[in-house]
Amino acid sequence: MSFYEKLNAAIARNRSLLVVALDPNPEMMPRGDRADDPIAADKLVTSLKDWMAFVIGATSDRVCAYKPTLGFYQALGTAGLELLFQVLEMIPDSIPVILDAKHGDLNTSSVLAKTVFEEWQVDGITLNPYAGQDLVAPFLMYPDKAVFLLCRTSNPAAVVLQEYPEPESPFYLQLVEEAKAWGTPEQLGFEVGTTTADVLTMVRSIAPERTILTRSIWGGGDMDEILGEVLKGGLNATGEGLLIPVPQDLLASENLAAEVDLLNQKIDRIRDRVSQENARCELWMPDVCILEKHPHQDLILQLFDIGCILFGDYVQASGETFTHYIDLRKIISNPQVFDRVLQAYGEILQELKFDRIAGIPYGSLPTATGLSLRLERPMIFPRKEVKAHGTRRAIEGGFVPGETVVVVEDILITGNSAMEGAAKLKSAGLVVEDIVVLLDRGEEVRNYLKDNGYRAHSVLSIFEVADTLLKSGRITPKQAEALCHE
Ligand SMILES: O=C(O)c1cc(=O)[nH]c(=O)n1[C@@H]1O[C@H](COP(=O)(O)O)[C@@H](O)[C@H]1O
Repeated sequence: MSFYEKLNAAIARNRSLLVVALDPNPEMMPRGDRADDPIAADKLVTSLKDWMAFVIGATSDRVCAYKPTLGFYQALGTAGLELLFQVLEMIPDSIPVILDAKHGDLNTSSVLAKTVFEEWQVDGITLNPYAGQDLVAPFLMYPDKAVFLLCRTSNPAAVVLQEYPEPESPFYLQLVEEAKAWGTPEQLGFEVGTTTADVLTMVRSIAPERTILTRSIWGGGDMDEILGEVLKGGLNATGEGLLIPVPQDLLASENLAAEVDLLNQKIDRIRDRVSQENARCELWMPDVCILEKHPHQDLILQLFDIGCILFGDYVQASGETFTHYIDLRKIISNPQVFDRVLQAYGEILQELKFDRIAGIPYGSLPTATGLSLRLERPMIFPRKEVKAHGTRRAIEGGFVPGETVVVVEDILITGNSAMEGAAKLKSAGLVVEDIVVLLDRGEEVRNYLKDNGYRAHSVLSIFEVADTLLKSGRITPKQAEALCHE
């Protein structure tokens, strides 16, 4: 079972987004076991082990992941490493373990990946990505494991580096933007330490599909308020993708199980509320990305990440079988991407002269509706089939013959679907000259439309898509070839 599957299974089974840091930190031990107690001092490692056993026993049905911090075990010397193995043994197989190593040494990445994933059998690891993709790649060679990249920390001195060159376009967001191309959302997430939820909102806005491992959120203040802000800023569009630390001081509490239950209930309640609110307003939220330098490149990666570009054997509208399929209908289920797609169409439509927007059913009806509302222009659509009852209209919506209509379609492969729709409009006396799509198969299909009296406009060509996906490591050269030349 992959990290991602195991994590999601644990989240669902235990109804929890909570992660427990299994840190044998003598300073945080329950009072009676403290290292400064002269009786306990020489039995420190045993006491720490008992404490970790107690924490696991009290929480394994209540949390979705454990996160032992390697540094605390290393600090205890040889006995510490042995303690780590004992702690790993104690954790039930059904709960994923993220080793908090913050590993940052390029030269030892391959050997460490082998040791922690193959020998220690942990499911994920935190990495310090300052050395770039080369450091992370050896860990991503294990498709069932995950990495969390240190993105931001909450200590005040970090600001000069992490928010460089300016807080409005900080380096830590540049890191997210860059690292999204290194691995899939199932394999690569971000660790974000913050006491202000704005940071989570910004990371989430440019990484809608990634798992965010939060920390340092319990800076003080009302727990409900903190959770409200953190969940609002950090949850993804489906109300998931966020891991929350159990406050460290709770781990020394005798009532740990009850405290964690209470925290889960609070999160559950707030999560439900926030998910409903987010679902309501996200549709209208512009997807503002401060670091957006190549808008189409970013959009292409998002389209891939939400599963619009599929590989396998697929029969096309033309009857041919290709080894890929472009399923742009998924866009409507991701309001953030949908909003961005509408924006891109809108930029093209603003340059054109037309009276009405027509969508080609079914795939392009949501797009035409969104554009109609966004640009405040009336919409119509040609029916796929005319009903044998009711008005028996071939075209739905109001129009006057002689008006100019811009046709909106999702994709031009041969171009026939778009032209068939346009022909229906023309046969009702409307003028159709422009056809606007999100994606086309390049100059050939655009020229075909031109030969038939239409101007084709597209946001993206399949060649740009293939090139970007290939460069970002999302697809293989063979898959890029299939996209471009099938
Ligand atoms: O069926 C297809 O050919 C097809 C392949 C593909 O990868 N993606 C895709 O969306 N389609 C469908 O093909 C239509 C456009 O194909 P053409 O009529 O050949 O331009 C779209 O409206 C889809 O219904």
